[in-house]
Amino acid sequence: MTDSSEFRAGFVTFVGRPNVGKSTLTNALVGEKVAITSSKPQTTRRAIRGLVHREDGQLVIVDTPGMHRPRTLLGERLNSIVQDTLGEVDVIGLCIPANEKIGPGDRYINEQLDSFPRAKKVAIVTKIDASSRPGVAEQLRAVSELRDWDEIIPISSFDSIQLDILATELVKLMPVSHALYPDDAVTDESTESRVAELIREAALEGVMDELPHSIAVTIDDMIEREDKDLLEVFANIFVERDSQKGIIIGKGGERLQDVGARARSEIEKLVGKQIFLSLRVKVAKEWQRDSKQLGRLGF
Ligand SMILES: Nc1nc2c(ncn2[C@@H]2O[C@H](COP(=O)(O)OP(=O)(O)OP(=O)(O)O)[C@@H](O)[C@H]2O)c(=O)[nH]1
Repeated sequence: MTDSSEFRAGFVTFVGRPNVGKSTLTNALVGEKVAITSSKPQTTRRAIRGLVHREDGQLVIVDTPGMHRPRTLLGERLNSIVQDTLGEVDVIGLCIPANEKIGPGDRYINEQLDSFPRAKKVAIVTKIDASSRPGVAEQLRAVSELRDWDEIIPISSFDSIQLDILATELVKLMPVSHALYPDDAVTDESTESRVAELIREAALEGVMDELPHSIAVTIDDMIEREDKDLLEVFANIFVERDSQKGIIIGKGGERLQDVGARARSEIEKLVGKQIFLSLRVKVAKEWQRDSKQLGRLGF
């Protein structure tokens, strides 16, 4: 018998087709921006952990890139991150949006979950704010037919509906354990890599569909100024082709200025002080297919 009053802690990851709301859900549960979100699919590249601290337990959320058939070396590396992650977690939450019919993409991912028998499996029906009550009910029924779930939970990150219930149920599925992280931590990503992700998110905003995969961000230096409360950040935005460089920079540098302003305001929220941000746009030809370059860009 397990005692329900015991503290529980463990790892959960949210999987699902691109754009189903996994990153938004992670941020909503953590209560702080740890995973970048974007209306462009497949913007999540790394296993970023968000932490949820509760009286009854602790959730370590591992945010994975989407599962898709690999077409480039980057695609292959992303898939292997996903495989490694899913093999280690205690709970896998398959996210399926309430406002779209279950399709082959959802079924493909659901079938992949059979390879990870250790993990408990929860279906999370996301974006219920974007559907009607009967629509949500119908989706819950359809989802229940996919497999024998440990839980099926409808939520909305936008309207904060049932997020607390989701966290409670996830904690209940975790093993009895002491806390895995100190209770003031929100993520174990370094500030530097969170800053790089915020810049990448700003650079992705408003670019055309073919560009997202071509953008990578590296940080050369972050310097705390001693004479004032200011953090200087020196970063590079890498693209694959000269033509893409033009798109990022924009006419007369206007777009890059926008990217800088957006990134700066997010980074200021993160570090709680003023930021000086230097952004340089560079071309790394075909970096997605080149293992040396991938290493240099942190993949
Ligand atoms: N209506 C509604 N839209 C949402 C909700 N959560 C996320 N979205 C939107 O759905 C889109 C995708 O959200 P993300 O959180 O980036 O999705 P993701 O599954 O992490 O996407 P990838 O990183 O591409 O795998 C964004 O435009 C969000 O604003 C929600 O609760 N309700």
